[in-house]
Amino acid sequence: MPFDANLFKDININKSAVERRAATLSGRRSVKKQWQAAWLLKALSCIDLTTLAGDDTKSNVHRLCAKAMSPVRHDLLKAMEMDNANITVAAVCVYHNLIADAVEALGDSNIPIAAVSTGFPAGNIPLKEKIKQIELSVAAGASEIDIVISRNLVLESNWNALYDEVAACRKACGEAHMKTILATGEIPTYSKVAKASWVSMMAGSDFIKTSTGKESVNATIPISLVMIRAIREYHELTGYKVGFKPAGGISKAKQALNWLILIKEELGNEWLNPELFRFGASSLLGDIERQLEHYVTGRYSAAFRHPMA
Ligand SMILES: O=C[C@H](O)COP(=O)(O)O
Repeated sequence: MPFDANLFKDININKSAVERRAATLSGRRSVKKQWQAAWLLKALSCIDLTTLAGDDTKSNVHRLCAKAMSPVRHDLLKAMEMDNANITVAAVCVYHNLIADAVEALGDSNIPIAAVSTGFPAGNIPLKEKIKQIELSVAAGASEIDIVISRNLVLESNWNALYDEVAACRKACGEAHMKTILATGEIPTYSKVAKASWVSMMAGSDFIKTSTGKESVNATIPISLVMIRAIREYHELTGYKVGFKPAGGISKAKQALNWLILIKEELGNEWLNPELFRFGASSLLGDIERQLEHYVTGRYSAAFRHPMA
């Protein structure tokens, strides 16, 4: 939609109300036994299985992709009568240079490849180069592009320029889905997070995403609540459903359940699927598999028995 500052300029977020609501959310539902196993499988199907390390190689991306295609041990799935459910993660997320390796490893699995782009993680490169990076990643086989916004535009409340930047990235993505990373750990107030969410949605983001995983504070429940309320209001106003991706520091099954509760309470079941909800996570899958093993066998195994790849 066209830029319209009137839709968000008066937003003021009540910090203590957000934090109170966030603190009580996880207590609103108690998810145990087979329901917990089902929720964990749901969480798993929403993971963007990620590796964004300086020492990424072809072989670790190949192992990651093998895990993406077969995320839970067959004996565990069989015990849960889910062995024919074709459960996979939602996507594999890598740096541009590893896209070709992921394309090769994922073959005809239909698992999308997400590439981080636009000068990830800091985003401090000229717009022209950001556009080029997106185009190269799409040409290399990424069907999802995770862009980072220029935080200075948010800090300076330069909303028009932020809109133009995100809209230009949206155009460069073409058919590829675009997830816009706000890097909320570098945005000082909830109100600015809400405004940046609005501008990113107006400019055509398919998803808004909390963090790169590289900021000192990454995904939190209060920040997620602020972004999710913006998604809800944007949907009420326009009828358009924008997805949400918390990312960074989500490594435990229990945390994943809290985010699913948040989505269910605030956006409803419609958002609880990979079309509209993703976890950006490099090590969450291992803990989910470990909890599923506990559900099936009654025993906890050591974390090293569930390597990411
Ligand atoms: O977008 C995904 C994040 O970079 C992953 O962060 P993580 O390694 O803390 O799970």
